[in-house]
Amino acid sequence: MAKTPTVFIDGEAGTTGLQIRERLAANPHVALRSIAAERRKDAGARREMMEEVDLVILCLPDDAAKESAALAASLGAKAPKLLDASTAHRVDPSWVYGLAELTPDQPAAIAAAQNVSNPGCYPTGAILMLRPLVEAGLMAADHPITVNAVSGYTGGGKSMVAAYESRTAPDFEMYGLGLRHKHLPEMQKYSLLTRRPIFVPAVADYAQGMLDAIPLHLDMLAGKPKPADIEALLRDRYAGSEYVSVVPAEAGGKIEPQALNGTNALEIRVYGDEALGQAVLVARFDNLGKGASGAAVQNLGLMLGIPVNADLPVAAPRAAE
Ligand SMILES: NC(=O)C1=CN([C@@H]2O[C@H](COP(=O)(O)OP(=O)(O)OC[C@H]3O[C@@H](n4cnc5c(N)ncnc54)[C@H](OP(=O)(O)O)[C@@H]3O)[C@@H](O)[C@H]2O)C=CC1
Ligand SMILES: CC(=O)N[C@@H](CCC(=O)OP(=O)(O)O)C(=O)O
Repeated sequence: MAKTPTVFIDGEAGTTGLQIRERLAANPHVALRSIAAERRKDAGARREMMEEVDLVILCLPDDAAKESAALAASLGAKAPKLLDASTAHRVDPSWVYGLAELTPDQPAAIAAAQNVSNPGCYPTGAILMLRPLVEAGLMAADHPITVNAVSGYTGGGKSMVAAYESRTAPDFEMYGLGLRHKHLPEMQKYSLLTRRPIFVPAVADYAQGMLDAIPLHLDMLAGKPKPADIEALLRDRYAGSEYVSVVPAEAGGKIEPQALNGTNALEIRVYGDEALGQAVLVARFDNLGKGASGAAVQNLGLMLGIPVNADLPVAAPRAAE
């Protein structure tokens, strides 16, 4: 019988690491390895662990992720596969971008890669909406794009969670208004845009759930498409996808961010008014699901060639008392 692959989550006590652990704990196709809590930041202990396992998931701040990648590289042929949840390697051409729905060939590229970079939460939704329009020639690569977004506070990791839970953070806040948010390079690169988008994120007083919204003036797109044409194009692109779906926009023009929490699903809607020639594309997903830990587990399944459940395990129903 083939050996069960072993995995070490470097940063397993953090927001993303904990949710990956929860998703993998009951998976019989993978064996999780840990370092004693007091040694978890010790480079020697991490290097030893890297030598033993088949794959390491980095759930660390960028600098620590770069340090771990260097430790792995120092092992040469004994280096494990790496899956990095941080921003450190997302536009590095020697790493494969871990967005399996990016192109039909991306799952095979992820499966074959030594090093995979897990996408940022906000770029995940934006890229999945924009790239098919650029690839189809509907949107010019230099089209001026704005991405408006809102995230639950878990998106900011342990320090933001602590600030919200101790009631010292505002109920709602826009940020990134310096126009240099760390997600812009990957958003632009993998959407195939030559003009840098404007990105306006916000964070609010709820734990999890994300919306990315992209307004469009349809007369500025090739062939002046109707909202229904864009919806049809995106629906065709993601037909058969396990996690990404295009669903009809609700009448009333409202959407809340938390409905997909705990899952690895991402829904795209096209809100629009044909007579006005305007539309807003909206992606809804869990920032800790398809935006982080769910996507990481989906990638791990591809990299190790094993079945995974990328959703959080649902609590077993309680037996009748
Ligand atoms: N939260 C989210 O929605 C998303 C986060 N990410 C990315 O994932 C990575 C982790 O983020 P997140 O889980 O939110 O962050 P957290 O702050 O919640 O967790 C980071 C973890 O890394 C540990 N750590 C810090 N430095 C070191 C080190 N030198 N060696 C070993 N462990 C270390 C921390 O330990 P300690 O307990 O001592 O603080 C903590 O447990 C980041 O790069 C983040 O940008 C990606 C997508 C989404
Ligand atoms: C609410 C909040 O602060 N969110 C984080 C992004 C979370 C995330 O996806 O970070 P990664 O780049 O590591 O993937 C931010 O805007 O910096």
